Amino acid sequence: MKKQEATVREVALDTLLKIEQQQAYSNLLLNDMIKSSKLAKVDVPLLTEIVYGTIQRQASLDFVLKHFSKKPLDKLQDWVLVLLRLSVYQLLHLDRVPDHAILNEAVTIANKRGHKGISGMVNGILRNVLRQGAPSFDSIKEPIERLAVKGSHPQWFVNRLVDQYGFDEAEKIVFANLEHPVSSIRVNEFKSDKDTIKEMLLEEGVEVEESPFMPHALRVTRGAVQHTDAFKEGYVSIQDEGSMLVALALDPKPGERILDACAAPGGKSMHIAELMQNEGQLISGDIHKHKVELLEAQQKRLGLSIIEGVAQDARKLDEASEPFDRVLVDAPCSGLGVLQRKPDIKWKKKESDISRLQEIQADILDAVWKTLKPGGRLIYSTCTIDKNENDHQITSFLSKHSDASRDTSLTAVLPKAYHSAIGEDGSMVQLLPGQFGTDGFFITSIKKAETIEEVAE
Ligand SMILES: C[S@@+](CC[C@H](N)C(=O)[O-])C[C@H]1O[C@@H](n2cnc3c(N)ncnc32)[C@H](O)[C@@H]1O
Repeated sequence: MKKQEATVREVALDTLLKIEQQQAYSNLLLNDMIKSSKLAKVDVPLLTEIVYGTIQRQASLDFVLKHFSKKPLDKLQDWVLVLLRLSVYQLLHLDRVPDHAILNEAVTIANKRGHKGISGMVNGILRNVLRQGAPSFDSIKEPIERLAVKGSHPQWFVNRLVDQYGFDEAEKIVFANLEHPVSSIRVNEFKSDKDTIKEMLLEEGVEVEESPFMPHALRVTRGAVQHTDAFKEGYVSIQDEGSMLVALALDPKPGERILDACAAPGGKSMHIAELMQNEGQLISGDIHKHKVELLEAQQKRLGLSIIEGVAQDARKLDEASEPFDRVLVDAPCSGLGVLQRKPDIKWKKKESDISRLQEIQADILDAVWKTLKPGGRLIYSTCTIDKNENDHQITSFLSKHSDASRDTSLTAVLPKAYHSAIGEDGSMVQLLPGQFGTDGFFITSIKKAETIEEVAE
């Protein structure tokens, strides 16, 4: 038992180091490490908790470590700093592991990888954290800086949140981002009904409950869906409930011709095709060819056939010979709404990335607009909460296109539970982390004028 736990922490240490050094995505790297380390299945939840928790709380853990370390943190070797972070994370935020086990194993790892001096220092710092507890964040006098450190977010991002949402809302968002994400699945109603699918999952050891908000979703309370036959045979897909709202906002109908301009890996395309009852035509484009290939595997798994994956740059689209009834732009964005699920994003993204992405989003919107038929609807969505990529992007788009106007019908197509998140004019939704158990998502609907007279109005 003890040996296994030591292994978990060593794998956690190596995973965290690789994420930092290779700038790799935490979810992909963690999966690789689980496979290559041959950890026992029972250890995977603890490994996942330590890796994600340590990344999530990095700034507040460093605040604690700075208080107790005689050396400045940037003078420590990378592996020593990461070992200290993951150990302090466990001491302060995990109840299920005894303190002495955390301390002993940190010292054992330090001994194995370093020398007596290092293990002595690790021992000393961790013992002091245990004895004295974390120092108070109140020593940071400036409120935004205190929020950034206590809530463990980069200062530039907290500054933006406070500017855009005010201090109180920013505080709620920051602390909501530290919560564990809800694990939701979308039932494939094209294939079966929810109750039957629930039974199928239960028989395979996966426990689920109804989502309080999203009629098409179930929430997983126990078990791993991706290993079940129900998943492999296409009865369910793993998808955030905020992401499910996007296809509902598009409101696709069987028989229509639809463009999903930024489609890979394909969660929303699959949902759209299910809602179309696999009748009509769905062109799912993405700039990356290797990502487009992922769409075909998903389509096959779900028993769908109307999706045509196309490798194309949406910025280069021109008037279509056969224009689309509806277009979805699920734009490349900063991802600052999905920090519960992917905490490494907050440390990897830079503020300058936002303006670069804004330009790409604007170019995509301008180009796809030409492919939409008069009277058609465009849905623009992102998984960020930054207003420059969302509301401001749309205001700028509308100012450039006289035949574009806000489509105010979202209340008619979205489930009632979300109506409080729809803006006053009924054309925009901003979901914030912590409100509905979803990622942070932005969705807006834009209508193309039917006639020249309508444009002039
Ligand atoms: C937010 S993701 C889309 C997620 C997808 N809609 C889903 O539900 O699975 C944005 C996608 O846009 C793609 N992308 C980025 N720039 C693009 C461009 N200029 N044209 C088309 N796709 C682009 C990225 O490769 C990425 O797959």
